[in-house]
Amino acid sequence: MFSFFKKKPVVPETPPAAAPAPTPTAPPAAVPPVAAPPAAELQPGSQPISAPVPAAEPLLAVEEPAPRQSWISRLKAGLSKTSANLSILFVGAKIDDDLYDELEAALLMADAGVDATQYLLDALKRKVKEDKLLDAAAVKAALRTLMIDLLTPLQRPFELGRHQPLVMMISGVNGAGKTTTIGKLAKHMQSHGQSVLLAAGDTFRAAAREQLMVWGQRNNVTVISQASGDPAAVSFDAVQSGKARGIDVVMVDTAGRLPTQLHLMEELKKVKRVIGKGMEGAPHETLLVIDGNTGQNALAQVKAFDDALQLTGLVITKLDGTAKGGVLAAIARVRPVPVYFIGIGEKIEDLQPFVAADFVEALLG
Ligand SMILES: Nc1nc2c(ncn2[C@@H]2O[C@H](COP(=O)(O)OP(=O)(O)OP(=O)(O)O)[C@@H](O)[C@H]2O)c(=O)[nH]1
Repeated sequence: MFSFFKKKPVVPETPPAAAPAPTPTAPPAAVPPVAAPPAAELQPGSQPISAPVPAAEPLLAVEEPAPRQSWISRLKAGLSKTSANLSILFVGAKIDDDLYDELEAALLMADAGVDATQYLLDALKRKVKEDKLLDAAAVKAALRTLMIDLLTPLQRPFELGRHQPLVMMISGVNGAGKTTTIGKLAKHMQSHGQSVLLAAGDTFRAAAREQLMVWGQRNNVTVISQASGDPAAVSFDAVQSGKARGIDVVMVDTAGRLPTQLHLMEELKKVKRVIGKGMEGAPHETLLVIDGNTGQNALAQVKAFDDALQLTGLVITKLDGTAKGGVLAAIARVRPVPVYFIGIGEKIEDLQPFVAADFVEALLG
């Protein structure tokens, strides 16, 4: 069921003739780095220059088919705490102030935040009055419609083939799931016929770089990496290399950071600027990966990273844990950055495009 929206292939902005495509047996011609030590490129089957291949944990578990029903039922399982709290309210309930009070508490508990909770309550009360709704099932149905209307503007298909390469920069706080998400996206994109190149821009945590390199090696994805140094330079190299080889998608991983670490947020801005020097208009997608368990703090992260980077999209991971899911309503109200994908686990099929109606179905039960 995983699908990307594909544009007609575009003419490469830089002809691939600038550097010949590498053969699987020989290391590729290095693209000269700018103001940085040369990048190490890991080709499938080759060894990284900077570090021995460790017995790193795989980024992803083995792929299995993901029929739509299976995905929805697992999403429901992930959000079952919230759906249990919300749906019980409507069982044999009278439509009165008590119901609205309980609904308010349940929405707040679900991380929807004050603004979205108030908005939904006001809209629901209006609807109940206008349509003269008398029974709880009809009120629940009205709430479902309001929530779908609220979340639908966040739903946006991820469009491939707009640029060659399509350059994506991926940011987020530590452990949000950036590297895992990149691995999943790379596999999905490959299955849609896209060639993918990764930039190991997390130069801070050596294990992250090695994990990405090992994963790239196993999955036929080129990884541009440096043993030490400037994440902006690695990203620049990756964009140059992607252009020269006629790659379809370049994904730039970045080190996790908190929005309060201002110098690290400045570094992120620099990475973005330098990517733009490597290719005009890039990055074409600036994504923030959010751990769905972080509750209302997720909203603070969206605001801070959006202020710094002008985000084009979000990926919400770990909606399979203790996540309550309501934070999407808060995002929709306060900072409506599109949610391209949501994640409910570590396997490749556990990352899927965000579909508002499915999400609300899981949330409301
Ligand atoms: N349950 C669950 N675990 C996930 C999901 N996505 C990622 N993880 C796990 O979260 C942990 C952190 O993921 P990473 O991809 O390493 O996170 P990161 O943001 O790259 O981390 P840093 O590089 O340290 O900032 C790993 O154990 C992943 O397997 C998800 O959707 N559900």
